[in-house]
Amino acid sequence: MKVKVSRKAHFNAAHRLYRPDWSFEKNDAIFGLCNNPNFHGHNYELIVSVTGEIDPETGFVIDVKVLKDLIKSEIEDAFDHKNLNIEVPEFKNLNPTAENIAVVIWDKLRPHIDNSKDLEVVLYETPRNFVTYVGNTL
Ligand SMILES: Nc1nc2c(c(=O)[nH]1)N=C([C@H](O)[C@H](O)COP(=O)(O)OP(=O)(O)OP(=O)(O)O)CN2
Ligand SMILES: [Zn+2]
Repeated sequence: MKVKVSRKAHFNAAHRLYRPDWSFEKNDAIFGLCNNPNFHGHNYELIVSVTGEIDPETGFVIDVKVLKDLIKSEIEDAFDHKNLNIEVPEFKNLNPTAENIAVVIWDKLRPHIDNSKDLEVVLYETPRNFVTYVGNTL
């Protein structure tokens, strides 16, 4: 019997969507306002879910306090109030789209979650735009 345990988190971050190997005009055509050279910000909402068997002794799939502390140390401390393009090494050569941010978050959390459990990351960039990543299942 598997159960999914979820923890919500939040961070504010600035970014710019662009490719340095494209002209400003092409970046503008593809990324629009998100190509603002002066950056812009989002209030990101994050939902991290761990799915697995319930430990019969504790009744936990994962202690949510452990999950909370992990999200804080690995994600919030690294991303909150940061310029993703400039201050977060993972995006030095990676466009900080919601898709790429979700994959980076998953990759940072995965090593800390027991292999027997599944990990899912849902990232809201705006209240209506969100992406989901469950790992490379191919
Ligand atoms: N597939 C993606 N498309 C877009 C992304 C992305 O990360 N993945 N990102 C952006 C912009 O960075 C940003 O999300 C757009 O913000 P905004 O213009 O505020 O979005 P909306 O107009 O849709 O705002 P709502 O409040 O959600 O209506 C663009 N595309
Ligand atoms: Zn944006």
